[in-house]
Amino acid sequence: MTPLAGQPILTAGEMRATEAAAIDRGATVDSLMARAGHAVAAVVLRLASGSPVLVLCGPGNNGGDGYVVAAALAAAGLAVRVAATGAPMSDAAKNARAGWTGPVETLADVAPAPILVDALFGTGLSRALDSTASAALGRCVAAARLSIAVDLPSGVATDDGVLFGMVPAFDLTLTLGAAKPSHLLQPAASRCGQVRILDIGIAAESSVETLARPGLPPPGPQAHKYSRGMVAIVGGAMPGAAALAAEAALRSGAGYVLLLAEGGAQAPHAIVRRPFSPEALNDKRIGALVIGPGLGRDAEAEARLDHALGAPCPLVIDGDALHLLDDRRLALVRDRDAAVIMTPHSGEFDALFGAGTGSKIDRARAAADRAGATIVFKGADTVIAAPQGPVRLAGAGNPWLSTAGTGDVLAGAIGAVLAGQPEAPFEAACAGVWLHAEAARRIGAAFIADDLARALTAARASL
Ligand SMILES: NC(=O)C1=CN([C@@H]2O[C@H](COP(=O)(O)OP(=O)(O)OC[C@H]3O[C@@H](n4cnc5c(N)ncnc54)[C@H](OP(=O)(O)O)[C@@H]3O)[C@@H](O)[C@H]2O)[C@@H](O)CC1
Ligand SMILES: [K+]
Repeated sequence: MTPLAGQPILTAGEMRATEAAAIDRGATVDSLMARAGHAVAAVVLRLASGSPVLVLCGPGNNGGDGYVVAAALAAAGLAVRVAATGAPMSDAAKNARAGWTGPVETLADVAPAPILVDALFGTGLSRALDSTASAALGRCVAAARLSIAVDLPSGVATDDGVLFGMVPAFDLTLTLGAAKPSHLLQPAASRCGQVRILDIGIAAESSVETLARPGLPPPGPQAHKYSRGMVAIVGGAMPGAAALAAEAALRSGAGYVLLLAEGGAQAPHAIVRRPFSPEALNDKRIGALVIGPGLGRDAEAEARLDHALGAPCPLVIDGDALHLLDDRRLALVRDRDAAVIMTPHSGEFDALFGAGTGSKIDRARAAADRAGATIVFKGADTVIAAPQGPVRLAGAGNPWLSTAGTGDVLAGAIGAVLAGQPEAPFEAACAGVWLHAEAARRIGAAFIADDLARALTAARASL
């Protein structure tokens, strides 16, 4: 069982292509299904601790996996029952069904069991479950002590996080061969519970991966404050937000943080504060400039943004600065020599790039291509995309992050990493997102943005 971090994410079509390639190399659907079913059964056997198991089987190969699971668990001595939507449709599922010698119940009034294995539908689901299957699944999941989905919870689309209808929340999803987008994209991800990848002997590869722990080294023996990266934060109408970004940058490992803002709080004292001046942006030691947190949207904010867009250093554009990015300024972003990272939440994203089509992954990719910038499309399922490049999915964020100022903290964290590696903005964005999530994980619950900024010290120290 492999956890999700740092693993490739494949769509249903990509899984089918990978399966076809494995078959070209000599595998069969039956052999892949046997491997998948036995891998699932091994986990279920361990977790069931002898409790009775109910396996729900659908008409396709997900159902086929279910019959293999049931037969393997019965052979291992567990009390297993099977209920199905009807007869299996695919050849491999028919063969797997033939390997199950027990009775097959109908779904309509199936009695629940302490352990529920959902093998109704996987990557082949194309529409909502019918009411009988949906009701049976909901009832059996609710009554189970432990509910396990094979590949995907039945009722979620594979590629875009969409729910076709009511889908119960599972405790565990055992995905076969590779993670799928809906294991990380909302709302589907919220139905998966823990997600673990089972090896079925296929080589899954993708430019879309789950976010991994970054490889940020500690400062070397020759390090000094400028070599670690100097971050300048451009403040504006709301100095507290820029101060949060500045503190976050400092605690994420920046060697020097310059807050170009008027007024606001004075701590931490390690932040250097000066009133904004356009000349300050020409300091060649600045490794990254962060603009947007607390900038405001007035004429002065627009002027500061234009100065920032004209500055020679890499940029993190967040908050109010995103709001001020009209077509002319987006063209300036695209034409910049130095890197740009943009961090929109969904409202800012829609305003900038339109509602668009496709999954959050597709939309982030298209936006990155259009802006010529790394896009951090924030939310409960943050997606990071580089222009014509890779994509990383951060997975479920800590819901307590839904409080004012946490976005400012993220912008500062990303700025800190970018200042240390201005030639690798995508990796910097990924590392900033990871640090932010790790800080939230460490403090757990009921925190405010100031606590989150402080917790970045421990998150950074953990690397
Ligand atoms: N990739 C791999 O390497 C491996 C994949 N494996 C497994 O295969 C799974 C994918 O199998 P799959 O393609 O047969 O799809 P699956 O999800 O079982 O369902 C399709 C069937 O359901 C039907 N159907 C669709 N929606 C429906 C609805 N709402 N209500 C009713 N019917 C509906 C649809 O027919 P349709 O009516 O759409 O023509 C079709 O008959 C995958 O998730 C994994 O578990 C492993 O076995 C081995 C290695
Ligand atoms: K399933």
